[in-house]
Amino acid sequence: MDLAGLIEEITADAAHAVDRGKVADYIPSLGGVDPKHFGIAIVTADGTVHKGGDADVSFSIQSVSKVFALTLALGKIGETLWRRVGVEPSGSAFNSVVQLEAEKGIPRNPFINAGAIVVSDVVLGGSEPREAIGDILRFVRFLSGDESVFIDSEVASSEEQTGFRNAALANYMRSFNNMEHDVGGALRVYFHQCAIAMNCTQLALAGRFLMLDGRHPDTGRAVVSAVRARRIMALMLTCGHYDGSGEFAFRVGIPGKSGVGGGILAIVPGKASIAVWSPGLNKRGNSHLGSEALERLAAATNWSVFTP
Ligand SMILES: NC(=O)CC[C@H](N)C(=O)O
Repeated sequence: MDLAGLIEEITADAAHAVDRGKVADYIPSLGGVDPKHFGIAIVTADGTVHKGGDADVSFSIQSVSKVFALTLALGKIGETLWRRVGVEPSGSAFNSVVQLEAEKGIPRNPFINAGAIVVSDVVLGGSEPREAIGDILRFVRFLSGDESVFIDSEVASSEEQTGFRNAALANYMRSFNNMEHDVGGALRVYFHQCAIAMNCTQLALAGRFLMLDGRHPDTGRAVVSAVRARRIMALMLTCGHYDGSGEFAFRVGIPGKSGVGGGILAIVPGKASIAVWSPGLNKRGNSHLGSEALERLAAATNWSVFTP
């Protein structure tokens, strides 16, 4: 298969796309990102990296970070996490508050904001926010093998100043006793993990452990057990694109996690870890051109979790 040629075609077509979606501007410092960007990086199981477009331009990974934070939280408290967060698709917007009342402060899944804030509370544990933020950053650097991954503090403080809805979710869950530590501290952890800046190459490298059944490609040692890696990907497939998860599974057929910065991390088990980035979003807050690129890539390569 000519992956390089395919990437070239997809990148060239993305450059001419007229409908690019809308850049998220509810976090003020994301609003100024140029919608013309498009990047893609694919790491195959043999470790080869294929890149196209702006694959080496950093962007705010936002909710893609929820995959890494979930992995860390499961490492900390194991399966007991599922007493506090569900594993069902929400069918609602990523920042929705409605289900929390009827469902007694237990968020549907760890990839909507409410669920990710519970995960942040777990990662925070009894420590200082600064230490928990450092743990997440170190983990992502370890997974990507790249020490230059950083947290964009301007994005973090921009969201900290405007993230009233996330603060509401956190405080509402606190009222149901589903936040165990300082709410302000957990939110600080959440906003900083969302503000991690990476490029497509680094992000695709960071996803390798999922492609490899939980093993770190450099050491062969388990980052997580195979069962856990599979479960994380099951959640990506069913919940990774919020109320657009069904459509993404239908059109693309591989587990993916999106973020409002326009990034998507998608994993083809045993075959590839893929990162795409284009800042314009569709109605559900998922990268418009990024989703299209993955649909095209999956069709052309026959990559799908349903391929026998
Ligand atoms: N979907 C997203 O990427 C949302 C993350 C963003 N930091 C928020 O909480 O609103």
